[in-house]
Amino acid sequence: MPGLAESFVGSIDQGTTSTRFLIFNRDGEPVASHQVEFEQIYPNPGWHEHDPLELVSSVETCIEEAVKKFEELGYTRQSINAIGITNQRETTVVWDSETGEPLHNAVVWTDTRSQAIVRELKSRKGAEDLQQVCGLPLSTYPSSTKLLWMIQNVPKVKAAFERGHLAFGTVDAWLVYRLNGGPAANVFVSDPTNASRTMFMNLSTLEYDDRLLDFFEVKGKIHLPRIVPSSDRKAYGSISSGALQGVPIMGCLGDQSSALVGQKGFYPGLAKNTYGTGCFLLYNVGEKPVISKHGLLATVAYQFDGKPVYALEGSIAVGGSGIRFLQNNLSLFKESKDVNELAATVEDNGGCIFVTAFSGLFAPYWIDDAKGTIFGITQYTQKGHIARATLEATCYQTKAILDAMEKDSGHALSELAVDGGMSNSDLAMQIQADLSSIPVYRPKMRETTALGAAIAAGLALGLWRNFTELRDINRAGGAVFEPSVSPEKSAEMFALWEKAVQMSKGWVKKDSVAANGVHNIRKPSVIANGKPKESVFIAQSVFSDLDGADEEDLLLELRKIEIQQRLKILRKGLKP
Ligand SMILES: Nc1ncnc2c1ncn2[C@@H]1O[C@H](COP(=O)(O)OP(=O)(O)O)[C@@H](O)[C@H]1O
Ligand SMILES: O=P(O)(O)OC[C@H](O)CO
Repeated sequence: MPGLAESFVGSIDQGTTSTRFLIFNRDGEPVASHQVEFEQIYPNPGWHEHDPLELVSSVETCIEEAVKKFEELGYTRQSINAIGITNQRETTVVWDSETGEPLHNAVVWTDTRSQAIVRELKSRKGAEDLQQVCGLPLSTYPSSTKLLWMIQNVPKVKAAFERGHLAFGTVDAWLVYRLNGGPAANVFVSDPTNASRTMFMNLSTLEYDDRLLDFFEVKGKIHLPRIVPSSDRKAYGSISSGALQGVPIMGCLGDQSSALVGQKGFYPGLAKNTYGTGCFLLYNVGEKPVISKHGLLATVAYQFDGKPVYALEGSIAVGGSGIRFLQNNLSLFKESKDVNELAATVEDNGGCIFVTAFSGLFAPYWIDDAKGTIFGITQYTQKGHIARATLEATCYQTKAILDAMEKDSGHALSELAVDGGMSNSDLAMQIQADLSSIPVYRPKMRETTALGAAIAAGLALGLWRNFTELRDINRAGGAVFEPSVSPEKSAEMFALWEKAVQMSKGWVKKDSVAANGVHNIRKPSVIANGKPKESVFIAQSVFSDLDGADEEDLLLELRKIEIQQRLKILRKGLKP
């Protein structure tokens, strides 16, 4: 190994919409990088999946390409001495513990298909005690309810569960397992920042808690990754093939914790807000977890030298994905950055408020059945107003989270440090400063999520020995956005937003796709004739056999059932 000063650390950043690999030097500067986007799969309204094998291959591609660029700059791959991993959290991967093959697409953190399961779990004894132990409220967001959905609805997953072969992991565990070579090496671990998003881990002990596993009825029935510190020389194994074969993985952090580390939020009272696909505000609360009374989550910020450090978290489901919605679904512009030009064509939101509740509303509201709703549309409304209202939506929710944090912690933030793709928007950051009435600080180098994982690995490697040595990293050249409207004006705007949130509730009580995966499409007329249960039951059993079939097949099957039912009724001499 070369002298530490010539050492580099690689960082895998596996996000919701793209994967990156960055190679950092000891000054925390990215020297080479590569990024690829991968497929977003939306099989039904409210559903969101990723192909687990594509997640792995996207990482491998990024490593190969970044190393190529690194060597073109005159460096050698041998100087990359450790790798850190950071990843989208909660996204749930299941695989066969013997073969290492995935049993279903990964169910992404934004996915709301487990709504009915959540409703049922909330009625169980002990439901109200869960948050005290694991820090999260019952919702469609954590991995636990996504896993239960798969066990109940995907025959292959159910079969593996019954045979005792079901391995469950968040994306970090899956990547570490596969990058180490899968079942042959069987490196099956996760770090506490990721494990704290499953609802299976006790926040205080950093171990799985039998009460939680019992509640979800999975105790002793699934293979769970061993929880190990976020920074560790041995536990995460090493890369088994490719350009960085043999390089040890020494750091692992869920992406939001990683951004907090990358922003060097090491001391209680420091916070950051990351505007990626979603938007997540983490506030360092020190060595004891704080259970929120105002709709925030308690989570692990990092565990570096044995002692964990905790954070209060405000999670917003839709951040940059709101912009992608305008881009991909409404074709309002070609690239995300164009939202700014469009929003700048108007002076204000023209009276429009867009509650971007595409996955219900997360913190601090936790309204599962809220749906995306635009209020205040008139003949005056232009595309620019909608673009502006989309940027504002994330900023309003951030303001609501800041208020909740102030109530939980007893003191207000004096400045908000930001990062993530959407923080590239000067307009969005100015709106944020205006709505929250505090300055917004944006560092020059915005790849703070990747930097955090590099720091976790670099601390284990010895590239940096302590936080003091990290002090000067990414300090110069940031931008500050100062509030430019009066607190009274922003309070007035915020009151309108809060009203819109209340009005977005309860649009439909049940999703159009039932909890068991059956389409609730036009009901066969027999239902109106008093036999709903039978026909629905038949539909369910047919569709569970058709797991993986496309929508057209399913519609065809439903029509067949309807015809069969009508014939049955006709034969009995009843009118259909
Ligand atoms: N210049 C920009 N202005 C506004 N939004 C942007 C800009 N650049 C990227 N984004 C948004 O940032 C998001 C991607 O951010 P990123 O941090 O890469 O997310 P993730 O890690 O979740 O994949 C996208 O949803 C995109 O719409
Ligand atoms: O992909 P991001 O950056 O929006 O982060 C996703 C979060 O980890 C979900 O909790």
